[in-house]
Amino acid sequence: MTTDTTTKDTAPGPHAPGETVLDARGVTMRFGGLTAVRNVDLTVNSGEIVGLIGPNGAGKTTFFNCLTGLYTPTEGEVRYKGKILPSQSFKVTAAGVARTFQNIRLFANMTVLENVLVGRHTRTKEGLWSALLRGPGFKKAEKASEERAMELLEFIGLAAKRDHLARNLPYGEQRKLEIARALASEPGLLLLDEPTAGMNPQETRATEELVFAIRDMGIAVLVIEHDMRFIFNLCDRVAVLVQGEKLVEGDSATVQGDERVVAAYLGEPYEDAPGQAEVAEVEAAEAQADAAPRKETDR
Ligand SMILES: Nc1ncnc2c1ncn2[C@@H]1O[C@H](COP(=O)(O)OP(=O)(O)OP(=O)(O)O)[C@@H](O)[C@H]1O
Repeated sequence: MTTDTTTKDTAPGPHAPGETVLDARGVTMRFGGLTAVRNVDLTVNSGEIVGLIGPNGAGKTTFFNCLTGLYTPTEGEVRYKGKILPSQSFKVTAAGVARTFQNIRLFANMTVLENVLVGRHTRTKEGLWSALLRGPGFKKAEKASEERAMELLEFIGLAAKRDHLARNLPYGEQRKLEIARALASEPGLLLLDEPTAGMNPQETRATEELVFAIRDMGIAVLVIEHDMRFIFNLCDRVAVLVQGEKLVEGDSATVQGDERVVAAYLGEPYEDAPGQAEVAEVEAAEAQADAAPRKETDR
């Protein structure tokens, strides 16, 4: 794995350590009568890996979509390095925010290298169509772009497969290629939506190392994941979404020890939660039954 941090062409450039990279305030997203995300604040600072967790349907992907211009939030604003992000996804990428998707979105019939080159189109003057059609403008910029794409493939561990079709890669490598393609836009912030979904434990550990290496390149990371071990090993901070609202935010130990988080995942009530009185009643009845002397026939 190389860790060349060179940024080229029109990349936004590195940022000072500790600077707020992402600042989402009061983000709300409604779909008709359904509020999928409600008044969520979240910051990511440079040098940080931040996790976003929550049960299925909690609003995590919807929140990502609000950050990346796929959705325009019903309320709230999203700033990247102090500037409000535009509401079109290609402009968000150009501003310095890249993402991967829960469902892999590669160009299946293009090679590994071509997929990464397409990811560079926001950083070259030639643009997407020129990249796809390999027009004269693209050819001129091709060499530098290809060098950078190969650096990224080395970094991600797929250089030897540069000419393989994306669709022929094993699943874990397709996920890696998606990350390489996102990195090709030279982001300052990378959003990963379930990067280890479908991976075996070995691939998951390798992805953990990869995300640390990306952070060490100077790219802040916000990651959605259901694998708790992955999240708690990896993240400096974790925010928990439940039914569209941010329930808890803190370091791994704080979040793991918060009974509301356990309750949200396991469906167990916490102190003062609705239903707590009924649960106490059932528990008392069970304790009484246990304490009662058993009849001979029960033995
Ligand atoms: N385009 C949409 N139109 C209507 N409802 C939507 C839309 N997208 C998401 N939702 C709803 O918003 C809620 C949040 O969904 P979302 O996919 O953001 O959750 P999630 O936390 O990412 O879940 P998972 O972990 O299962 O991926 C769900 O009730 C979902 O059905």
